[in-house]
Formats: sequence, C-alpha cells, structure tokens
Amino acid sequence: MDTSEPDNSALGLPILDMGTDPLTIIQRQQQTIADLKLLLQQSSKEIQELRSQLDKYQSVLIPYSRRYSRRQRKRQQGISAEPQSVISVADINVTFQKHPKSKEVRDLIQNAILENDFMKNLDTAQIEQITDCMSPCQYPKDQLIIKEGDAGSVVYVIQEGRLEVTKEGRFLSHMGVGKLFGELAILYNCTRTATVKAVEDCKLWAIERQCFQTIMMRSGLTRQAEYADFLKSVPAFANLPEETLWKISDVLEDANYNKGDCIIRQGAKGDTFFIISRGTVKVTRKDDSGQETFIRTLQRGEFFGEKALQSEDVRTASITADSDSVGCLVIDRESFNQLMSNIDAIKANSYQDDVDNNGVRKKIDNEFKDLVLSDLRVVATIGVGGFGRVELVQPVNDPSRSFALKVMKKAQIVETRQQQHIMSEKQILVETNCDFVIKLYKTFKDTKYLYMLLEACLGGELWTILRDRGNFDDSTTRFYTACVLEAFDYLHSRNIIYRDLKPENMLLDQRGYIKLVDFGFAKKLTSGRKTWTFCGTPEYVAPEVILNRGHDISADYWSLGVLMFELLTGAPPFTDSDFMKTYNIILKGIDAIDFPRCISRNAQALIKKLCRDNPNERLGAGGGGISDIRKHKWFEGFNWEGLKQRTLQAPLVPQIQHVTDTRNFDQYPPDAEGPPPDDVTGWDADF
Ligand SMILES: Nc1ncnc2c1ncn2[C@@H]1O[C@H](COP(=O)(O)OP(=O)(O)OP(=O)(O)O)[C@@H](O)[C@H]1O
Ligand SMILES: Nc1nc2c(ncn2[C@@H]2O[C@@H]3COP(=O)(O)O[C@H]3[C@H]2O)c(=O)[nH]1
Ligand SMILES: Nc1nc2c(ncn2[C@@H]2O[C@@H]3COP(=O)(O)O[C@H]3[C@H]2O)c(=O)[nH]1
Repeated sequence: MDTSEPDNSALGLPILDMGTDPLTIIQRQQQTIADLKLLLQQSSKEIQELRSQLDKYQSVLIPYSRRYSRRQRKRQQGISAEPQSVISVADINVTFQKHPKSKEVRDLIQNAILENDFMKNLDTAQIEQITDCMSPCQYPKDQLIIKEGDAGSVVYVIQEGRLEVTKEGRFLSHMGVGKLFGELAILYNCTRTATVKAVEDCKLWAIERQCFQTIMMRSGLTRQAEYADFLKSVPAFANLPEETLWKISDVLEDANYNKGDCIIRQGAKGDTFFIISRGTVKVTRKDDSGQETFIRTLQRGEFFGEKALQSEDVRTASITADSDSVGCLVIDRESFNQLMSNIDAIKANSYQDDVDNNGVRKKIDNEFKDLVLSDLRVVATIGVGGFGRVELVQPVNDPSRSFALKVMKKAQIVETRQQQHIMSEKQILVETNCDFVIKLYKTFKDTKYLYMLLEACLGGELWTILRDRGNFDDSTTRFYTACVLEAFDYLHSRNIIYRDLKPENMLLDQRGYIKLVDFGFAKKLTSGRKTWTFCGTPEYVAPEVILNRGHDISADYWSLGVLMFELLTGAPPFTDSDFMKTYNIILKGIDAIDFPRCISRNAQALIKKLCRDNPNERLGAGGGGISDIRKHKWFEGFNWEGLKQRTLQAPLVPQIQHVTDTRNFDQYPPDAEGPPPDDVTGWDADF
C-alpha cells in the first residue's frame, strides 16, 4: 500500500478550467475522492493503533495510581506493580523445553517482540530464549483466547489469522500477523485487560508465564558451572548430589575484599552466608565489656555467616579479610534456607560459643515488651497515606513521650496487593539502626489493622516546608541532600534499595535533621542482583524502572538528582499533570530539561551526573560508591563529620514546644470511610 501523503493540489477543489473537458474533470474528482478515502482509512487505522496503545498503557498503569489533590501543590503518590508469581530459586534452574521452528517463524517472533512497546527493551539473549521456548497452537474462528478479567498465564505471537480485541464489550482493535499480545497481564501483575477472540482460524505461538518470567528475570549466570566445580572441591559440599550443587551455584554471588576490609560486623543484622573461594579471613569477637578477641582464621573452602541465618538474627562475630585479595561466594537468607540449612556439614560444623549478643534491637524489644495498644492514647492525626493514617500517640502512663503510630487497613493492603511490600517494610525497619532513618519500636495487629509504632518526628514533612517556601537555596538543599546520602550509605551498604525518595517522605526531627520514612517500597537485594517491581513515585522513577529493565540501588541515585532539582526549584524536573507524559519526559533524559538560574553550575553538574540514563554511569554507582558523590564539587567544604556527629547546625530548626506539638503538620479531617472489614486470612502472621 502506498503510504505517501496524497498530492496537496489534489486535495483542493479542482478549478473549473474552461479548456478542460468535463470527462477529465470527473475523472480528477473521482481520483481526489479515492485519495481522500485512502487518507481517511490510513488515519483511522493510525488513530485506532494509537488508541489501542493508549488503552494498553492506561490498563496497566492507571489502576495503581491513587493520586489525590488534597493540597494546592499535589503530593506525589507512589505506585507499584509486583510481579504476580515470585520466581523461586528452583525455577531459575529449570531449563524449559525448546520448540523447533523455521527461520521465518523465529524472525516473526523476534520482530513481534521488538515492535511491542512493553517488551522491546529485552536484551538479545532474552529474546532468543523466549523465541526458543515458544510453542505452536491453533484456534478456530470465533474461539475466545483471552477473557478480560481472567488471571493470565500465556503470551502469544500471531503467525496466521486475525483477532479481535474488545473491552467491556466495546471493540478496541484488530490484530494480525506478527503481533504479540497477552503480555500485559504477565508483565504488570494484573488480570487480563481486554478480551481477545479469533475472527479467523489462527495459528499462534505461545509461551507460559512461568517460562516467560524466568527468562525475564534470569540474568547471565555463566559462572554457574565454575562455581559448581569449586563446591565439589570443598569438603563440606563434595558429597552433595550434583543437582543440589548446581542449584546452589546458580544463586551464588561473587564478592571480593581487600586486606583489612570488614566482611561481617558483630552485632549487625545478617542475611548472607559466605564460602571462601580465595584467601583467608580472621574471626574476632567482642565480649560485653567491648573487649575484642581473636578467635580463628578461616581459609579457602571454609564457610562463615551461618549463625545469623540459623538461630541468631544478628552476627555473632566479626570477620575481616586477612590476605591481600579475598574472594567469597555469597548466598542470601532465602536461598540458604531452601538449599543449605539442612546440609549436615553446615549444621555439624557451625561454630559454637555461649555468649549472648546484645544488639540495639534487643534493647528496643525489651523496652517495649510490655506495651500494648490500649496503653496508647491518640493525640492527633499527623499523616495520611495509601493504607491508612499516621497518628501521634502517647502512652497513657507516660506523658513525657510521644510516638507516631502508623495504622494500616489490612483489607486495603490486600486489595492493592501490597502484602509483600508491607512485610518487607517491617522487616527492613526492624533491621535498621541509622539516625537518618525513622526507628520502628514495635508492631501490633488485630483483625482489621496492622500498626507500626515509630519514633515521632515532630518537625513535619520537608514537603510542607518546601510548599510554604517555594524553593531552597543551594546550602539548604545541600544539607538535606547530605542527610539523604547518609541514609542511602547506610541502606545501600546493606543492599537495601529505598525506591521512594521525595520530600513527602523526608521528615524533620526536632533539630532539623532529616529522617526517611515510608519503607513500603524498600527492598533488600541480593548483592549484584536486580529487581523488577514497577514502583516509586512517577516524578522520581528512573528510566530503567519504566522500561522494565531491572533496577538496583543506582535507581536511588537517579531519584537523588530529581530531589536536588525539586528542592532547588520547587518542582521536579520531569513532571506533567498526566503521569504517562511524565514517563515520556523521563525517557527523553535530563539533557532535554531546562535548568533555571536558581540552580548553580555545580548543582547542575551533579544533578546531571546523578540523572544519567545508564544506571552504571551514575555518580555513586561506580567503584568509589557514595563517596564519589560526597567528593563532588557541589559538596566542597561540606562538614560531613559534623553531620554524622549531629553537631552541624541545620538550616531550619522547627518550632516544637512539647512532645504533642503538631503545629508542623497539616490538619486532617477524621476518616470518613469507617472501619474496614475483618481480614483473618493470616497473610500477616509474621508482622
Ligand atoms: N514517624 C513519623 N513521625 C511523624 N510523622 C510521620 C511519621 N511517619 C509518617 N508520618 C507522616 O505520615 C505520612 C504518611 O506516612 P507514610 O508515608 O509512612 O504512609 P504510607 O501509608 O506508606 O503512605 P504512602 O501512601 O505515601 O505510601 C508521612 O508523609 C508523614 O507526614
Ligand atoms: N488493554 C488492551 N489490550 C490490548 C489492546 N490491543 C491489544 N491488546 C492485547 O490484548 C491483551 C489482553 O490480555 P493482556 O491484558 O494480558 O494483554 C493485552 C494486550 O496484549 C488494547 O487496545 N488494549
Ligand atoms: N560466634 C562465633 N562465630 C564464629 C566463630 N568462628 C567462626 N565464626 C563465624 O563468624 C560468623 C559471624 O557471623 P554469623 O554469626 O552469621 O556466623 C558466624 C560464624 O560463621 C566462633 O568461634 N564463634
């Protein structure tokens, strides 16, 4: 079909030329009509395609948006789409059956993937694997293939035939040869967003969710065989079945240390197990008086770190690299539990000692052990979030103290499928002990709600101050950015990604220092691994999150650049009232953004280094880690030590007169919704 634009002159009315015979005029007019009809057809096709694309985006992204415009300047709402079925360690090892296909079919499938907006960013190896695994199937005319609202489990590519897409009974589009469909429910953890029916006999190629997701999430594990060989050479593992070794190898990560590096610090919460592949390490232990004693040296083939995973939850000794170059293979808690906790050699060889550990957590647990919900009196609501409210509370018998009680409706958590996020929020906060992160003292639950008893930060949200002031100067912004960096340093060194940086989640304590709240999207990563959950706040999400490429802690550095920009100017760089457009602006990159004058040259340079499209190129993501950011010119002369010691004067010290002073918070009307239904399904057993 000729897709060129019809000749412009043919579009105007033909001028009646007395010298032209009527037959020619009629012919010309007929031609014009034909051209216009063609143009109309092409345009409607284009419109239909755009509509369909728009509908697809809206189907997967809008249900997660819970925007509201309670305030003059809109607060930014977080959104999240968790992959529906979690791929287990065992699945990662599964090799899926390949189905032979001709070169033409392979090309057809690969082009279909590359032309699909939601999948075109997969890497070549993934596309190859998906192509390998697709199997043929046929559907006769009028057969239903996908039903809107169902849980989806297959992605298809059309080889022959035409299909019709409808939604709520309304026609959306036709799909023909070379189209991929059914990807949305699988990629975005939603039910089928439309109905698809064969309008002709169809030949399709199909791939199951499990296989598809495994390929999506499996990153190059070429070292697997090498690791298996090494494990065979280690006495503790030599007798294990080949299959187990192979599974273990698949989840091992490489970690390297220099002499003197602290690998494990006694008292820290531990989630990893180590096998030494190169060099030696030194084990030391501190007793209650703080006296440190050398215990033993461990070498290649020996392991450590099992105690924190087995019974204790904190590290019972410190481990330091003791030779020039130490290599360890590391396994996380989940994989350890699945694959290794029953290995006799590990049980038998676990290092024993009888001294109890006295971590911060134990102290906190002890302090709050007798506190029950009914001991708390609600003073006022100080925040409203996605799942409920945050109340300022006081123990009835101790008016000298106050806390923030985050009250979350269980039914709403389930409805938005955020169970996993809430459990991980609790877990991460329990493990965290950092001055720049809010402290969690205790959790409670009943049939309707989950509760987190948090340290109260009475200075209010940085968001409120920014709203009232418009924007901050360079040095105020530097202070707040530095606080976030301290929090990130703590979190990232424990492989925790925060994923929800924004002024709404930055609270001021009584001295004007920042604490991060809302760890609903935070996640503990296995070192070196990525995560795929689509989450964050539209204005702050990094391009790789939007593109579903997998992301890691460097996504936090992107958001740090966005934060600097927002604090300096009063608005984030990538923004639009329609958040689909926000995503488009983000994908165009930071270089397409105008930097207003209020951003100094050095600040601009740092923002641009943080907001690099390529996560690996971001400042902070390189070998120097976060200190590369600290060393940037914009921070020149900044008193990092004073910040850590909290001797540095904060730019703004909030007014707080007593422990129940809520002047720094907006006022919230009472909850109009009434109590939620009971939820006794038990998903929150560990909360
Ligand atoms: N420890 C605290 N001290 C004082 N205020 C707090 C505290 N924790 C939360 N808040 C207030 O309550 C608001 C909502 O809390 P939070 O963001 O944790 O809730 P959420 O339900 O996870 O919200 P969201 O829908 O934004 O994810 C915060 O922005 C803050 O204003
Ligand atoms: N929502 C929607 N889906 C479409 C449209 N055109 C084709 N589709 C496909 O129809 C599929 C229905 O199931 P999914 O939601 O898994 O994935 C959907 C898309 O792949 C459209 O206009 N809107
Ligand atoms: N507690 C203790 N740990 C030891 C000893 N020797 C080696 N370790 C290892 O040091 C590790 C420190 O972290 P973990 O407590 O997780 O697990 C511990 C053991 O694997 C010892 O004598 N006592």
